[in-house]
Amino acid sequence: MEEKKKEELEWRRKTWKLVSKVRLESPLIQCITNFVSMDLMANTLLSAGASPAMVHSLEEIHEFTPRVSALCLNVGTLSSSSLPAMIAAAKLCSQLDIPWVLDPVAVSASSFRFDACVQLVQFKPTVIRGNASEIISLSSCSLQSSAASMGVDSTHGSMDAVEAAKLLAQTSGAIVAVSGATDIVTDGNQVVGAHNGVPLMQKITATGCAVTALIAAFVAVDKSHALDAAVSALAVFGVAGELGMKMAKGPSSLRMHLIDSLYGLDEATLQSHVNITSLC
Ligand SMILES: Nc1ncnc2c1ncn2[C@@H]1O[C@H](COP(=O)(O)OP(=O)(O)O)[C@@H](O)[C@H]1O
Ligand SMILES: Cc1ncsc1CCOP(=O)(O)O
Ligand SMILES: [Mg+2]
Repeated sequence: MEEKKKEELEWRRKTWKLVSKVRLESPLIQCITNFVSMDLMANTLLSAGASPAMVHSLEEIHEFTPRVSALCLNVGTLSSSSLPAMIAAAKLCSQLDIPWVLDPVAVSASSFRFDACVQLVQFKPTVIRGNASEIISLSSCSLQSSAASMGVDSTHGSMDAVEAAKLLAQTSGAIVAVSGATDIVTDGNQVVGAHNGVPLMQKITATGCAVTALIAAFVAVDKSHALDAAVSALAVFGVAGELGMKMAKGPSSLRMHLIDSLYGLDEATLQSHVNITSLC
């Protein structure tokens, strides 16, 4: 069997195995996240079989965070009260070897947010997932980078961010995922592309946040293979978007059908849609 076909079959196997593991183990995923995406993140996790907990306050971190399977930090509506809780949670996960993922939403929007992301990266996230502009900004380590976008939406395509993602992975030690038409995932050396999803997903607010939460659930059940887990989560979320698109009339109904498709995903359907390739 030719190499490409073997790789394709291997990714199908890995991805379904992780979907099954999340459904079986129902990992507890703590999300300290933004007010916009809280609902979609929680429902994405629940539909995938995980157990979301949007536990935010600093006073609860020392008791709750040690009990979670993974942590998801998202700076979308960062504030002087949420940041200390994020730092405390990230520090605990780093000390207790609990996987955690970072979503640097609109990292270039302000120096407060940029500095917060740089500080959080010091606590060794397992995965960093952002759109292309966010990853280019964070990788450049300077707020004045060319990627300073106007807000949460990317002004770059994912393929523009491959080198920036590799550099960020090398300097941070994290797996770095760049979402877009092709989702790019790298450990700083290997680069894998997940080619699933539909453009209309960009018109639903919080789909990026939601897929970062799904990455946390997949990493929770296979933390020693974080790159594969991140690729699989991105592919699964993209397949749910493709299936939902067949029934949707616009972004609002796609949001609904995407969640339903994620909940009802079966092995045969997933395997006939998953499209993952090595990029370099
Ligand atoms: N052009 C596209 N084609 C297919 N899927 C896309 C496209 N753009 C984004 N997506 C998907 O939509 C989701 C959100 O990605 P994105 O919009 O890049 O993140 P963010 O919302 O953080 O900016 C991801 O699952 C991504 O794979
Ligand atoms: C609009 C907005 N503003 C602050 S967070 C947020 C949601 C961003 O979600 P995503 O990064 O998934 O588009
Ligand atoms: Mg985002």
